[in-house]
Amino acid sequence: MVLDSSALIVCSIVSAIFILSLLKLQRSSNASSLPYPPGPKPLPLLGNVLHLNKSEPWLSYTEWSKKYGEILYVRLLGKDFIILNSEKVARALMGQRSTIYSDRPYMPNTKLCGMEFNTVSLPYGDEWQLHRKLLHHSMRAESTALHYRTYIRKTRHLLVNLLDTPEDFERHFKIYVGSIILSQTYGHETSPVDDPLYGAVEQLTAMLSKALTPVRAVILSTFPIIAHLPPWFPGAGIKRDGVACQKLASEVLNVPFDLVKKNMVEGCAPPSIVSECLSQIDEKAGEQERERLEHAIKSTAATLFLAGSETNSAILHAFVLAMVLYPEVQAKAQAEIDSVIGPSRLPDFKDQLLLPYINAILRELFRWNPVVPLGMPHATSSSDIYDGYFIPKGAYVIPNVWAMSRNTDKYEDVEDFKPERHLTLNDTPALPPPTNDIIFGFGRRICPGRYASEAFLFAAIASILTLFCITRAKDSDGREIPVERKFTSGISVHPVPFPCAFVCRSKDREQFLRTRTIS
Ligand code: HEM
Repeated sequence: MVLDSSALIVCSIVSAIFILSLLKLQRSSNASSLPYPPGPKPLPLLGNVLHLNKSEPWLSYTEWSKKYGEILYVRLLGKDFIILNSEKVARALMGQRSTIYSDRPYMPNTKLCGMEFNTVSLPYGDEWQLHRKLLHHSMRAESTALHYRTYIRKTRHLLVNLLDTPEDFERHFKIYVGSIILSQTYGHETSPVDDPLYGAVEQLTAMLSKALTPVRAVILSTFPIIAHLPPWFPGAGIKRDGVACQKLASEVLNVPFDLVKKNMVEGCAPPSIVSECLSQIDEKAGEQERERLEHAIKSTAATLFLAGSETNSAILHAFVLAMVLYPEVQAKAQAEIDSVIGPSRLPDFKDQLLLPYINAILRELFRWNPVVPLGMPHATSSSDIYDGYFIPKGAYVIPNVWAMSRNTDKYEDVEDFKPERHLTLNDTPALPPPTNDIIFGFGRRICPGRYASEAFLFAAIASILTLFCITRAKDSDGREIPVERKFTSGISVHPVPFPCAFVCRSKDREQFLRTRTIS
């Protein structure tokens, strides 16, 4: 009986909201009478939802760009979406007009999941600016260079793990990236294997990739009642996931931060981003100001792990796939390494400039299968006019990085993995530097983790190719197991698991690793 009456109330409210949203369906006000950018004709109420490839929307946008051009207007469940299909337009709007294009769309699922603290979702304003100031200080190129020794040390652990249990390579990549970020952010040095903090972060990241999608944001904006349903209510999956995330989010936000504070009081805190930022708070700061700064430090720190772990381990996973599928690229890379490193040591950052082909492999990994194919959505904080088109205030602005990486005017044979395309004729790197790559986003919201990623991805790729040949795995009859280029879908994408073998190339290098570099 209780269930029946609550179901009735919910149904009535949902219907009322549905009708209200129907009435609100006309496009956002456009006093300029200029046209919106072109795009497929939206259906009443649903907009273009039915036209869209739901699991890989970047494919639909790329297909539509062939008909409608570099900038598209799409309507999804009453929301305005502006899709930017070329790097030129993305840089012109998100870069050159960044005062208008640096907001984030309001996504009610962020709050539902207890994630309002995180830098990525903050609206363009004072709090976000404070986060960026802290991030700039700790993640800029010069600060990243101070962590090179840590990156090399962690890379050597990665190599040992790959020698010992090569079949777990995906797990080893996650641990490699996770342990670097935890060490840099909190000075947390325990092995992430079975570490409760690492476990909580990993679980939260996995849950958020399902719970924080723009599609869920649109559903929740259209039917806000879902956030007020009891978690047990049939069909309240979004609410249930939100409640589960909240608990973990609070743990990830508070536990490691409180530990650093405690260690600082006891005088035993290892150097870290958090301890450095905390020690720089002015002693004369009032209680309220101190609280505000501490909250910002705690929030940016928790964001670093959540924002940086999936993307980087997915790139290393894609690297292994590319090496299996393109043995000739691997052979060329190893010839370069052998000529620079010699027979019995492992690479270091001092070798980086001498290894242009390895750097080009990293660049091609960014392009070949962009790990965040639609970047992160920006939002307009006021309306704008571009190229004669009206861009409404509050629109989602989506950089279609996938389409940019498939630009046939810039790249030949776009589906092939060809590092050479990023080198000039004399094998010097083609400009601009990888940290300016479109996969790191645009304008004021550009990824602050780009210098760290570029450095520790280079260290991992160069070291793996120095010690191992990555080949197809064999079945029990000795036949090679075929491998396909297949990726998952989601906000960030990674290869669908595949088997492969890591064959040690040099006993001398293995000995160097086991005896001289791991302590
Ligand atoms: C190859 C690896 C990475 C990729 C592809 C990547 C990609 C991105 C993208 C596309 C954005 C959104 C940019 C925009 O809005 O235009 C972003 C934002 C962000 N990334 Fe990364 N990222 C990577 C690694 C990292 C790492 C290692 C960290 C930190 C340790 C990090 C921290 C952040 C943060 C804090 C933001 C939010 C910036 C803001 O909203 O102002 N990322 N990243």
